[in-house]
Amino acid sequence: MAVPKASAGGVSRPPHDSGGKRPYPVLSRREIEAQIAEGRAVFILDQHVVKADAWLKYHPGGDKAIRHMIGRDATDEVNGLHSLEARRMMDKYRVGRIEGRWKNFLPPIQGGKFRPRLADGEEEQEAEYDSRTSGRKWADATVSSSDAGSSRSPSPTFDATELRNRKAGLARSGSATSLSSVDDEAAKPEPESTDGMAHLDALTRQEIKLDLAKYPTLESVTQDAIVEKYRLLNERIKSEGLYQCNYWAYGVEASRYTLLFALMLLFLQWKWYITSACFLGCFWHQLVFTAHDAGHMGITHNFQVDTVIGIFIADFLGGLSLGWWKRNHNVHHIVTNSPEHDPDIEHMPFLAISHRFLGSLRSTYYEHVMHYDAFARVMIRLQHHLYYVLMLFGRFNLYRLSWLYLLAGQGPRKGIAAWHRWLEITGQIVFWTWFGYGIVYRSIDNNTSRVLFVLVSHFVTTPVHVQITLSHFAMSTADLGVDESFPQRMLRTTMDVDCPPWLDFFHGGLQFQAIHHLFPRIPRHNLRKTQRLVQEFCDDVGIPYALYGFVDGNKQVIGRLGDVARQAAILAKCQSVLASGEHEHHH
Ligand code: HEM
Repeated sequence: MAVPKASAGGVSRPPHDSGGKRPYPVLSRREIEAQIAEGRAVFILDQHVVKADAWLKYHPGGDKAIRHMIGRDATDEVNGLHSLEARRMMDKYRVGRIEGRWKNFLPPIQGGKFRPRLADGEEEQEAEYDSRTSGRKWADATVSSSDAGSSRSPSPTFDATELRNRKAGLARSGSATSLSSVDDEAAKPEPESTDGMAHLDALTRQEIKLDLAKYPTLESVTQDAIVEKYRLLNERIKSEGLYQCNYWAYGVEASRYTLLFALMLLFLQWKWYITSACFLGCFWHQLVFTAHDAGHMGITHNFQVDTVIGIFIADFLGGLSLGWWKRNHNVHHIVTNSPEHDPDIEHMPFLAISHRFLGSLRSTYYEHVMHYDAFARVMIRLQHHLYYVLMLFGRFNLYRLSWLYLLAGQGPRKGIAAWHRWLEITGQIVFWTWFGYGIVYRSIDNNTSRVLFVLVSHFVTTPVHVQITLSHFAMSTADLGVDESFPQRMLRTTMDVDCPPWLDFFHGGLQFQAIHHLFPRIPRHNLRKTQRLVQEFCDDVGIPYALYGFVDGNKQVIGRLGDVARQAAILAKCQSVLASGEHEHHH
């Protein structure tokens, strides 16, 4: 593959030295900021400045994964998600280094504003920009529209909805230091308070305050100590051999899958259609876990080999697109539980796990506003009753998303992952031939049984959709800003499920989701052994490790959905009171 070279963009070209013989030039914070203002994809990795512009369209992890790291120290995210070869590849894109501790910027995709390079003779206006790192000034963009015009935010001109989103971002981006100013700001009369949005903002502030009280402080000393211990923990995990895959465990998995598939065929032969459908559903339920492992390079740790294994399982056997899942899941791992950015929690108009969705947020993943419209108003108020019913149809929704992804060619169009699309399309044809034509059409002799077979086989996979949502739905969706370390954010937004070892096959690794988020490439069958080490780490750094039984976890999720449903009812009441007030006023 021809690997594109890093370009120096608009700055003086630093001596390019991928062999590490000559040191890279030290780039100032101001210089890096100016490069980002010029649209460069610059992030920090191991004290080096990496400029990924030329690589964006080749990136197997998609461009959004990188965009969420622009202006930030991405060392832990990058190390967690890449093979050694990929990390070596990144050396080619180094353009400089930094000295001292890097204070993160808020990336442009998340609304961060960056000052462009100064023209000759022009003077810096520090006061205007001094605290942008916490995203504080991003929120201020809502106050000064002239500022917005010059911003490098995703959309320089914004409408009323976006204006509100950004207001909510004021609280969203609040760090320990900016929280008091957030309160001051909220005390001022705001135009949007007339539509109930002030109520939502107050909830956001409350959520942030609760998290700040429960988790270690965001001061750099504390967060740096957490990061240091997290990296030591990773070394320990490596030295204990926990990154090495236990292939025997996959032998057991493969025998289970074969048995389930054989039983499905046997009962189909005997015309026990419903029983046959149940076995097919169990087969699919179990397969998802190995597709997930492969999607994370958690089997052989080789990107191509694991991806092909994943495509065989997901597309050929399951009819789902691994590429779609990866695109979605990669972003989810980087911005976990962020209402605006994490596609895994963006299920409007059916489900909202944060009151913030009631403010019609704009999704940076889907690049559209998730309207809280009339239909959503009905659905969200009922969501805690409808949750399991909706989960029954989870797999049908995944077909839709998979086809959209493959037909629209949303995956990498260039580079090492470009050919996967064609393999996936072949996989879809093979799947619909064996399942659609071979089983449903040819092997079943009447239409009622056909419909029942399809419905039952798909409904039986419901537990996996519940299991996926269980890991995050009940956890915090508050954004504590860019000062929070990667490990703390993962542990604050993800929970694990407590279960006996003999039930591990049923949970398929999703019961160790928090551990998996900390170390995504650890093979699934080593996660239980890693749990003990992670618990020690959590005790040491004072981060609560969320662990619930399966039933309790479900109760937590239903509780959260119920809370948001209640907030939706309160909001509706606020709005109707205001509307009737306005009506009387007119009379
Ligand atoms: C110049 C910078 C970068 C290069 C050269 C690069 C390269 C690669 C390569 C070769 C892979 C394939 C898997 C592997 O071999 O590990 C990959 C996957 C991935 N990268 Fe990057 N990457 C870069 C920056 C980033 C950044 C900043 C992030 C954000 C944290 C990121 C997130 C991901 C993710 C999530 C995957 C998983 C993709 C998958 O398995 O589907 N990458 N990257």
